[in-house]
Amino acid sequence: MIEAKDISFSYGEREVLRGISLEVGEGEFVAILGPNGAGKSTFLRCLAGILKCDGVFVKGRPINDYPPRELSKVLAYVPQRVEPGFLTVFDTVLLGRRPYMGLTPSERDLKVVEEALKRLGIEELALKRTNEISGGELQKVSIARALAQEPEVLLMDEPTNNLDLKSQLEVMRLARELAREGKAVVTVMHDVNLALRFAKRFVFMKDGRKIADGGLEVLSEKLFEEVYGVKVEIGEVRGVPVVVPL
Ligand SMILES: Nc1ncnc2c1ncn2[C@@H]1O[C@H](COP(=O)(O)OP(=O)(O)OP(=O)(O)O)[C@@H](O)[C@H]1O
Repeated sequence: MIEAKDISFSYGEREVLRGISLEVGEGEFVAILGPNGAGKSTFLRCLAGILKCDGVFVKGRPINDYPPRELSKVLAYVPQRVEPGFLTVFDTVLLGRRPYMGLTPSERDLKVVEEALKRLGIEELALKRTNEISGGELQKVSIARALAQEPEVLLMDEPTNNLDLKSQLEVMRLARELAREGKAVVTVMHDVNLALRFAKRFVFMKDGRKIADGGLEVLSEKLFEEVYGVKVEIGEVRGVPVVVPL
């Protein structure tokens, strides 16, 4: 569904991605993990086509060949931070329908927006302005807007940031459900344990490189020490691995 073939990226002179390849298929839920500054967000922005680099393909076609409107129907990106504005929550989510809309929204556009609000549990906020809601609520609005695009590829940068424990679980369950429905879901995560519980595949990055990529079998105390420079113990609770920094 989405593929990066040996991509590199520099901000000016500074190379922050060094030859990363990744292929994410339909129905996969991938978490990208790694320390601050590893290049995770940069990589995600390259996958989203926001940062231009050669070697990213969406459904087999170079991302840079897609007209923006067409790309928005296939791929949605949820940034780490969104700025609140004067639009209502409903209208903000409706912006996700822009690639499909003429001058006015159709019945279907409105229905998709309602459905997205419902999936994020924020229907009752619909008429509030986004500068009148909490940071966590705004995060959910941003995810709902991405869902309204009805994308096949969903890229989310730290989607559980700002969220309380219950909302974190809801968002991760939703991400898992979306993958089960066939979307390719890629999230950058800091919360390793949350990632281990919900994602199915883990990509560890450090210094702009991919260090490991695979299912739970790639996890080891050695890997965490190599990637994060921290000694950890990996235990298990209810069959789910739990990483405890020592
Ligand atoms: N717009 C920019 N201009 C110049 N350098 C940047 C820019 N954005 C990020 N960088 C640098 O690129 C490197 C990778 O940053 P990136 O945000 O991709 O890392 P990250 O793994 O997502 O980090 P974090 O976990 O802290 O969000 C960092 O050293 C950062 O300082």
